[in-house]
Amino acid sequence: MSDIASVSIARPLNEVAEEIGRSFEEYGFAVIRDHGIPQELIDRAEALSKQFFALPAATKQAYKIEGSGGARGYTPFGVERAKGAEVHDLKEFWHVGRDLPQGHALAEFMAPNVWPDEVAGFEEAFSALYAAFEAAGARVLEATALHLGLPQGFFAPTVEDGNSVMRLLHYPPLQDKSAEGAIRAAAHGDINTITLLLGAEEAGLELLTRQGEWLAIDPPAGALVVNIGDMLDRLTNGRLRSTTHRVINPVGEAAYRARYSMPFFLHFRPDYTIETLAECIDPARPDDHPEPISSHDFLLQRLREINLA
Ligand SMILES: O=C(O)CCC(=O)C(=O)O
Ligand SMILES: [Fe+2]
Repeated sequence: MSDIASVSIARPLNEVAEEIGRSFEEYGFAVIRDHGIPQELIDRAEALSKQFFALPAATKQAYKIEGSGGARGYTPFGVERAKGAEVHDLKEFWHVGRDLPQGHALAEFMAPNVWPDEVAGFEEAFSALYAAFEAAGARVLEATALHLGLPQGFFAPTVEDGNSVMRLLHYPPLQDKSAEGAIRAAAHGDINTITLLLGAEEAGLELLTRQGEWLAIDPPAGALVVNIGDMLDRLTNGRLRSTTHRVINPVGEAAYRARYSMPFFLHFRPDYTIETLAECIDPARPDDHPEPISSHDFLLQRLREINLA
């Protein structure tokens, strides 16, 4: 690969924060190993995701929730379109969000989850995976805070009860050779704070470097690929980069395999105000976004741009 960092976060964070942070500054991406999400849970979740997407189209369609922006349940092929893209992505997906107790102050921002009756163990596995992603994300954010010169716990209250969403993705295998190298997910930046991705060891994920070249991301099995989203890019005044990325149909044999991946879009809490960090403003980097914006308003702006709200 390149010099995208590949770091074990089982190590003391003060020893790894620089390497992770530098990779976020240069590439907007880092590979994170020893992240604490049990491999058994990852394997189980992947098997359940395959079971769900193998259901008949009409069965899956029953879990599409009209008017919800796809925030929960099923989104079929042909809906999501990257900002500015002409065609739809070649993917279907399922979203799991945060289940808040009834009457919670942030309940208006987070609809209850739905679960497919047809797949036994789905709710249990994906509830556990959501929690495990969240814990791994918290540790990555601790390292990020140290890198930025902030207290290690800086981000904890900013993401508490955040509107984080786990996406189970299915890109079907190609039908014929003409589509080798075609786009599964068009070039885009993620909207949220950070994204933690499982399943990227199946080829196809690429990031756009500062030099304008597509670089394949090729993590070891079971590792997390973590990238910076637009919200953290904005908070850090572009010091941590939200990098354009895409998923292409690989060329050769891999193109005829389906891709199943699972990104966890970790979000700030909806009422967190994104206001440029003083630590990220200096004469060489004047404040690009002097207008603070709530995390929820920022999300709505972006969802409209990708056809999901
Ligand atoms: O499928 C993947 O590996 C990445 C998907 C992605 O970038 C996204 O859903 O935002
Ligand atoms: Fe993405």
